[in-house]
Amino acid sequence: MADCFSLQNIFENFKSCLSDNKEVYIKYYIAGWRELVSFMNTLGSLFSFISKDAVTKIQILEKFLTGENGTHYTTVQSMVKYELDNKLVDLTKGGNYPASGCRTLLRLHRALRWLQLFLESLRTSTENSKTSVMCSEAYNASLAQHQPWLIRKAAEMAFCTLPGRDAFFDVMNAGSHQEVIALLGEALPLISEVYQITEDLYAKNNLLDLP
Ligand SMILES: CCCCCCCC/C=C\CCCCCCCC(=O)N[C@@H](COP(=O)(O)O)[C@H](O)/C=C/CCCCCCCCCCCCC
Repeated sequence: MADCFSLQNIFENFKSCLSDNKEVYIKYYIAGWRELVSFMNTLGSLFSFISKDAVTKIQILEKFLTGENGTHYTTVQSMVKYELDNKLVDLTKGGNYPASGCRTLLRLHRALRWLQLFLESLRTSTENSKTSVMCSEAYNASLAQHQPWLIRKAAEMAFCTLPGRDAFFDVMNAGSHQEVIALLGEALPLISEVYQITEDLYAKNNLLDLP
């Protein structure tokens, strides 16, 4: 799997995510996540609980996208409108729609914030920087606040086993370390834009705390 992975592919998917009028295409959003998961699958069994959860969420969204109401799931904007108009989102726990598209995408959206922080940290890191520390700091500033103690501890244990900075740069398949840093500089504004558009949409519709 590591041979197929490339930072360029992630970059291309997040680039394709944005329509001319700045809507976010779910098809490319989940393709970007699939690419990231294929990378995470090379990191060893301690990461498999994370990758399984990400795959479950990707599959839920894929099912909506290819289902009979698939046209409503073309963009994050159309999904939010469709699910809210048709009362398909549980705004509190214990409702009829525990795995709505809005709720499922919110989990990946929070993880995208982690990715944004982690990649920015990698981009500006120095030779002595530790990936485990960068990963952990990005996690604590994003996903950790939404996850219970046990998951946080398991995640922290997994982070300790991450390969070093050089190995990370190599596996990105994007050339020399300087070239990887340059590509990260191009990719990050796109990832940030996708993140911010989704964040604003969810905030406007009071969806940021979906159970
Ligand atoms: C250029 C490439 C370099 C970076 C490559 C990074 C590859 C990362 C790939 C995937 C990231 C993981 C996405 C995780 C989604 C988590 C969604 C979530 O928050 N789920 C929780 C809540 O769901 P519900 O219970 O409400 O349905 C769920 O409880 C979580 C379970 C699993 C633990 C999640 C820990 C997240 C850690 C994220 C850091 C990944 C570290 C990868 C290291 C490179």
